Amino acid sequence: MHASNPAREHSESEPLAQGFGRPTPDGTLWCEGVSLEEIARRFGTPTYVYSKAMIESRFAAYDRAFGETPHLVCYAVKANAALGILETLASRGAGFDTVSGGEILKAVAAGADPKKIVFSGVGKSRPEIALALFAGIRCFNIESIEELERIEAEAARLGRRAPIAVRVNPDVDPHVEERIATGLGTSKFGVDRDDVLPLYRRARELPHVEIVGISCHIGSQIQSTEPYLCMVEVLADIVRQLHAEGIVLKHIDFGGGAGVAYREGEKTLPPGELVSALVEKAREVLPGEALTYLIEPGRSIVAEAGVLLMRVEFLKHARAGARYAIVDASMSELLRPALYGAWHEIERVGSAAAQTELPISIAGPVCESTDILGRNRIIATFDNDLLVARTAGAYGMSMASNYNSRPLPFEVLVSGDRVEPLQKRRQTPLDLIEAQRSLLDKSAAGEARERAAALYEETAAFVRFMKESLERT
Ligand SMILES: Cc1ncc(COP(=O)(O)O)c(C=O)c1O
Ligand SMILES: N[C@@H](CCCC[NH3+])C(=O)O
Repeated sequence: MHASNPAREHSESEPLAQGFGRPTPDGTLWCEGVSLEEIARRFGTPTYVYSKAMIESRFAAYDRAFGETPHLVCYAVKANAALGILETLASRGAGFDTVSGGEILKAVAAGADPKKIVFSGVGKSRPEIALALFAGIRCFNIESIEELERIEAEAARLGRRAPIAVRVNPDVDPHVEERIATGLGTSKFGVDRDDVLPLYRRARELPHVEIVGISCHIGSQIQSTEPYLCMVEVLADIVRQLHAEGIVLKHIDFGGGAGVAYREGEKTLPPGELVSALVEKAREVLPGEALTYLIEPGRSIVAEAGVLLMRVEFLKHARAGARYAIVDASMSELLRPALYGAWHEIERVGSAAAQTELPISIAGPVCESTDILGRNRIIATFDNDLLVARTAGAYGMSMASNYNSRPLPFEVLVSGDRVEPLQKRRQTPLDLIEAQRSLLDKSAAGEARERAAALYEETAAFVRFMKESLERT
């Protein structure tokens, strides 16, 4: 019998939706009904751990907030594309915002209704357009006149009609880190608001295109409703002009972007607050328009539902008192700190450690000076400790890479006291070799690869033996 999470018995009203919560008094950190130490024991590190109940409750919060208003919540697959997560959302009726053929295929494979898939992105390739047409998706969010002409040509070739919405660039400042703003006038995304009407007029002339909506997405990690309200005004202005020209739309897509709290006390934009503000504003500025409302949240559904579990290899000291905890995760597993200087709360997992006032930086093994997951944190930690980086469910695994030939981290989805591995097995360096050259090739060059495979297997067997010996003592 495993120990169970005592916090569960204490909050029966919403027992599992809290996902991770704070550690229990003995220092154990739980994901729903499973301790993170147990996950590390069973699956090793680095591992992303997700709470299914929290993902479901975040999706439900969006869905519920629309009430009786016709709507579709299209989860932005780019935030976290694990099939197990897409399946969870598809089974609850979610739609999907996709940005590549790969994401469309994954959504379909997860059981999504193609009529609930929208396809955004500034560079849709011809094969991706063909795939979307064969799948029968709900809508292409068109980002340029060049793309419109390309879609018309592909649809004509395939004898289909492509449903389209124009993604408007409203030139609205979302007041976020500039690298994740997408609706500023100079940005590569969307169609300049002055070019939108001519584009719709052109679309109306095209025989293989059907105008179904209008869309927008102004950025990510947005913390207030104010930029969204400016965006709705720009969209409403366009919808009214289209209506006057006899172009009547079926839907309006507000995009995603709601922010979450990465640090305690940081401002967030809860789903209910965002949806109420959008619906109220859209009704006010577009009275009488019978539009279905679409929204494309990514981060706000999965970020807080995930942590990255990692282990400290050892501590290292540098000049002037600089201290590092070198961990077995890095910018290859969690890129956000290196890419945006983003903050993730990092905590020690396990029984309470001694107090400390000494700052320590959590650093990965990758050969980049920016490979620091957290700078100068106050964490009492030592060799072999388990640590978590919180709020890592969004743009964590989905932006992970094999940089420095590091295998991708593992992922598990926790539901109550069950743990579902999201990959068939953890990636190994042999998988990286196999992706480029066969390990079974018997040619002269193949011998070197065979030696590498044997070397890896010998080491893996030794590591297993050491682990088992340690567990026995
Ligand atoms: C078109 C589009 N929709 C939705 C999203 C999801 O954004 P977020 O994860 O901030 O909700 C993005 C990413 O920023 C996007 O580019
Ligand atoms: N990947 C970014 C956000 C960009 C969203 C995609 N347009 C992040 O981690 O915050």
